[in-house]
Amino acid sequence: MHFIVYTNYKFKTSVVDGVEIFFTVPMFMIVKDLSYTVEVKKSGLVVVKNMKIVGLHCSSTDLHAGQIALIKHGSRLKNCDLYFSRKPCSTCLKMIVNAGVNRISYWPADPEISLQNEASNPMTTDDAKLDAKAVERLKSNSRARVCVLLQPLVCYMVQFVEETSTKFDFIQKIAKSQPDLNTDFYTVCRQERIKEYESLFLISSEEMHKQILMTIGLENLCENPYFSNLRQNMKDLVLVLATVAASVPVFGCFGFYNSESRRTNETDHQDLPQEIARHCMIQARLLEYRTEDHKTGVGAIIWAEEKSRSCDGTGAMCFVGCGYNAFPAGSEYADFPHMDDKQKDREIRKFRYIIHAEQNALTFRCREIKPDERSMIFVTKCPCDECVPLIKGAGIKQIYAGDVDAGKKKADISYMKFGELEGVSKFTWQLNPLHANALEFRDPTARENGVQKTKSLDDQQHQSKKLCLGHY
Ligand SMILES: O=c1ccn([C@H]2C[C@H](O)[C@@H](COP(=O)(O)OP(=O)(O)OP(=O)(O)O)O2)c(=O)[nH]1
Repeated sequence: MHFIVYTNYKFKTSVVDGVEIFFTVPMFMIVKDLSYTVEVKKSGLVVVKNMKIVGLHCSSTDLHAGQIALIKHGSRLKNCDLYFSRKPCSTCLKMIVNAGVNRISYWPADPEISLQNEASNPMTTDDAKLDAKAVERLKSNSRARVCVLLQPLVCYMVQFVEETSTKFDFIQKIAKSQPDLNTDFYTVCRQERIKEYESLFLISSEEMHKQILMTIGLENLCENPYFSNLRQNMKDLVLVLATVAASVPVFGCFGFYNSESRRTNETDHQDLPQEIARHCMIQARLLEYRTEDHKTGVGAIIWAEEKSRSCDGTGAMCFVGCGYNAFPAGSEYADFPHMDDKQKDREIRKFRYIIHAEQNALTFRCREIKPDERSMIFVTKCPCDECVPLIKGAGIKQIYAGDVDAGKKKADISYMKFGELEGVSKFTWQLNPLHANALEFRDPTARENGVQKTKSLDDQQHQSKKLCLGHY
């Protein structure tokens, strides 16, 4: 399983046996975060088969995440690895054990909720105790390994993610357009995210956390140094997640907008709510950290909106596939050149060998892209000339991306086709054009030489009460 190592200000992948922690744990956290109800803490689930993600699910009001996995995958769950954001209850566990899953891992912060007795407090009822007992029995009698998969992050991981997130295109775009900004808005966004995610994923009281661990049969993790290590590892992961999330910030009127003037009522071309678009882009950003390219990481994730809401807690949104830029599947570390286009000799450059994030997402997708559904791809970089025709040809209706490289012709890779692409809606990270137009209407000096001049943060705060750092 790939793991990022920080070396010499560049990153490379190394193989850490059987560890899916860095990517998948934050992934299910993000799925879990899709819940919009505050009363019930929903749970998220990632389904992995042959090291590829084949399902991203979220519990709904009627069904637990494990039940949804069963409905969606049935016997295809055989040999899959499942990553839950809380310990599954006996109803879910017996079904997924029966389907022949390989491993069940869970985030050790919340106790299982018995389906039989969800309305009452699961910690105190007799039914809940019976359920916990049944879970333990199912766990010990099953072939599947049921475990807490939390290992320390590699050295400098947090620091590396912080550095790359601060430099991420979206943050740079805001910083450039707001030269008068005297606060470090990225740090403010990150602090907000850390607070939000800590309250979602961590248990602040050590005593209460110990009690929960006892309830869910993890007494062995209550002793030190295991307990403090566990808490530290959980904290580090939450920090990584918050740091990545802050690089797609809720900031002023920035978001994913279609800058083309054409307005349409066709649902295929209507934009997603900003919080969902941001959410999916954060998933793509997480994928980016698995890259095999020393210099540039790219992540891509495809979702489709089904015609009607399904039983999944993700609503009508359905996971199609995901990928990151890497050398052909199965290749070893030094099989292909890693050089970039600054190297003189074109023969020793990486470009002809590396598979792009979009190409991997399309190749290893677990579901068809249906012509009657609104399908969308989220990419952390502007899709290049190799990928644009693939995206269009595959029938994807919308692209959410950054456009920093758009229109550039590099020595080995070009980004000319994205701008000219027609028939696919493009939503790029920018200041809301409507807001920009409104500003211009009120203030003709907002345009300089025909170029939109953006307002300072103070002006924006004054004019629009919408500035909402860290809040949806
Ligand atoms: O649509 C795309 C475009 C590029 N890539 C990947 C391929 C390659 O691994 C990297 C190339 O990035 P870039 O074009 O920025 O080149 P670079 O690596 O930064 O080199 P240089 O700046 O020297 O051109 O991005 C994708 O995955 N999808």
